[in-house]
Amino acid sequence: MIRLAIQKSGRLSEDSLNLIRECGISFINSSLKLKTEATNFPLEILFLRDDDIPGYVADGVADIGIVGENVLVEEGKQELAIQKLGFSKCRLSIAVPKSAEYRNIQDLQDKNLATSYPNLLQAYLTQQGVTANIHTISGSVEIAPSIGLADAICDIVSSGSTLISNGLREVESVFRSEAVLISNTELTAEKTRILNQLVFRIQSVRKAQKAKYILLNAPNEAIPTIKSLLPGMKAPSILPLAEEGWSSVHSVVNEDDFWEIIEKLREAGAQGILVVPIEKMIL
Ligand SMILES: Nc1ncnc2c1ncn2[C@@H]1O[C@H](COP(=O)(O)OP(=O)(O)OP(=O)(O)O)[C@@H](O)[C@H]1O
Ligand SMILES: O=P(O)(O)OC[C@H]1O[C@H](OP(=O)(O)OP(=O)(O)O)[C@H](O)[C@@H]1O
Ligand SMILES: [Mg+2]
Repeated sequence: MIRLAIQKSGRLSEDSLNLIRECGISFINSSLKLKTEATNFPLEILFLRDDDIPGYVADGVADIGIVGENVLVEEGKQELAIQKLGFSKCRLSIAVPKSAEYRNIQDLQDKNLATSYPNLLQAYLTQQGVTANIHTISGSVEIAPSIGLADAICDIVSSGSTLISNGLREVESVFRSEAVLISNTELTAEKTRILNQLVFRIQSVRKAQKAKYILLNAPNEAIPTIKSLLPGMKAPSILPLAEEGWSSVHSVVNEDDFWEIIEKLREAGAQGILVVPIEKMIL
């Protein structure tokens, strides 16, 4: 049995649980229970505060965990990371009151900055050659300038709406983060085997999330052009349609290239294009 630590309640929780479920792992989840066992995979799940997860995994209290890279690097435990997970994407940014004059990072020299990430912020300031006073607070950082606690803040930004609601303006991006799977570095052979199984499933789910299954109809003379636009996993499937001179083409496209490819397909003569999600993808 392998022990996975995930955030009990917060920005990582729902996507972490969904990922485990998409890997075909079932468990009973009650908000009051801080520990649960999967029913069809050798996995135990611990529900913890996210800040505690890197430490628990480093000490072996948990074998693996899911945490934001911002917390992992802040705690100096980046060597535990084994796989990016693509959710909880955010950035750690410096923001100043929107009316404050700000030209460049030198304007922060000797200023007071409030943050929950003193190490990441200090590393950034040092790299930029700026000395400032860092005040570490554990939450509601965006309030600090308006109550006279700091001249600027350094905190997590995603949509930017929290900054706007608090009269702040983003001026420097310090660190980019997403959720990451971490692992203790001294797992037993048996636990390593279970972890590899889990990572294989996670990678299949992640590949499928980016990929779309595409079906379309096209006149036969357009097939060579369409084939070159849709390489597929190996090659597209081309099946004759019930109508003379027409074929149906099935393939896989990457979400990132999706719109560009669709336009080119239409130009080439494709019609009745259907795009459907893929649940799992094993290459
Ligand atoms: N607005 C956001 N959008 C996307 N990801 C975010 C956002 N805010 C935070 N995150 C990511 O999710 C992680 C957890 O954020 P959350 O705000 O839930 O933490 P927390 O308040 O410290 O929770 P805990 O109670 O577990 O200590 C952050 O470390 C960051 O990686
Ligand atoms: O740019 P935005 O989309 O507004 O997101 C940024 C906010 O999200 C996080 O807080 P969260 O809402 O998770 O609450 P918390 O402070 O209680 O952790 C983070 O600490 C910011 O305050
Ligand atoms: Mg926390």
